Amino acid sequence: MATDTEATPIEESVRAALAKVQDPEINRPITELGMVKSVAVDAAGAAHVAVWLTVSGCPMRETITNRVRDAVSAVPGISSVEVELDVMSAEQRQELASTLRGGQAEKEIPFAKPGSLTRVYAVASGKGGVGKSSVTVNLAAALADQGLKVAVVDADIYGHSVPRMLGAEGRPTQVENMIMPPSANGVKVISIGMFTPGNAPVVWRGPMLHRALQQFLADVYWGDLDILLLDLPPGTGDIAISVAQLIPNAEILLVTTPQQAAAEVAERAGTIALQTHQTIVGVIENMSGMPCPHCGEMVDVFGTGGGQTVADALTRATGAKIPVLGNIPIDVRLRQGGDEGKPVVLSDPDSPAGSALRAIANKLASRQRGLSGLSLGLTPKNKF
Ligand SMILES: Nc1ncnc2c1ncn2[C@@H]1O[C@H](COP(=O)(O)OP(=O)(O)OP(=O)(O)O)[C@@H](O)[C@H]1O
Repeated sequence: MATDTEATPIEESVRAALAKVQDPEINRPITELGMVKSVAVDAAGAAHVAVWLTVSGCPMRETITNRVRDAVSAVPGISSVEVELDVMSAEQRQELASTLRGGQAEKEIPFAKPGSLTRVYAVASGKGGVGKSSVTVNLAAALADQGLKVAVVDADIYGHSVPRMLGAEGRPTQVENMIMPPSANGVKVISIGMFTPGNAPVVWRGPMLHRALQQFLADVYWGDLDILLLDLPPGTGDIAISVAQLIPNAEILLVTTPQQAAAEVAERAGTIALQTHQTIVGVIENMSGMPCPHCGEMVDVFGTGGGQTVADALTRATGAKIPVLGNIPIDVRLRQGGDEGKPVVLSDPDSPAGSALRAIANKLASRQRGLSGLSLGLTPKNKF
């Protein structure tokens, strides 16, 4: 088998072709990740390429094999391609993990570093069932659809529903102590549900939740992200405080329904940002009426004005203008999309809920990330 030093011109061409093959999970060329074990081409043009997989049960083995075969067979002069798979040693995996971390020390949360260009939005609600997870997933899918690099951390440890709603049913792969998140509809996602057997309930308490969140943020290989969305559990619990500690520059998106009772609870959830010095980006009102199936007129199932009430109250409390970013109507297609793992912003973008969610995503996408967005942890500041 030829090594780098004695590579023939055609073997060099094969290596050049392999430099364009991306690992499906890490999204970097396999040559950069030390995954090419050997390349040999015989006189008849038969290529033999050996590839190191990160783990033996790698769920991406077929995809990697196909990508390698396609890339190499396109090289002029190659008549056939044989791909052999091998598995990295613990040492190689450590080396890879360190390459991915860019030589950084372990346990660093990249989004918390000064100068991080990733916008982090923590999606919060006062109470459960107001559609916080549905909103998170749809905003993520709409932002990814615009070409942004987006990920979701399902920090709703008790009601983790994000992977199903996104259609990301795969399990994460582990490379040493780095976790590769599955992705679906262009969105990377990690959830506690991926680490618990079956549908087992999670009965963790505060400190364990904090550690789980820290791990999700530090040990998962996210790559470069434009936007990270965190789906928080409802209410003003430990996780909201953990988020503020772990990523001080995370900004809050508050989801509520038009119902006044829900609005009061949402307002309480919002005022926690005052204590943690986080920016509230705005309020999203969900379940804002439903078109009557007979006459098409809007029926205000949950009353009206809850979103505006919360926004006004938080504007008064913070002294900064907190806008209502959008009103999303009740829409069967949104619920169906969640059940089927196909967010409505993609499956039915022009539906009333789909277009309302896309409009909110557009507002988020057009926000500029500047130094003003970075928390100094001094005073509450709110701007949109
Ligand atoms: N605008 C909407 N139209 C129709 N159904 C909706 C809408 N928003 C949410 N739903 C449905 O309401 C239910 C609750 O939504 P979701 O799980 O997103 O709420 P949540 O606030 O994240 O709840 P929790 O925090 O308790 O997990 C889901 O079945 C979802 O499909």
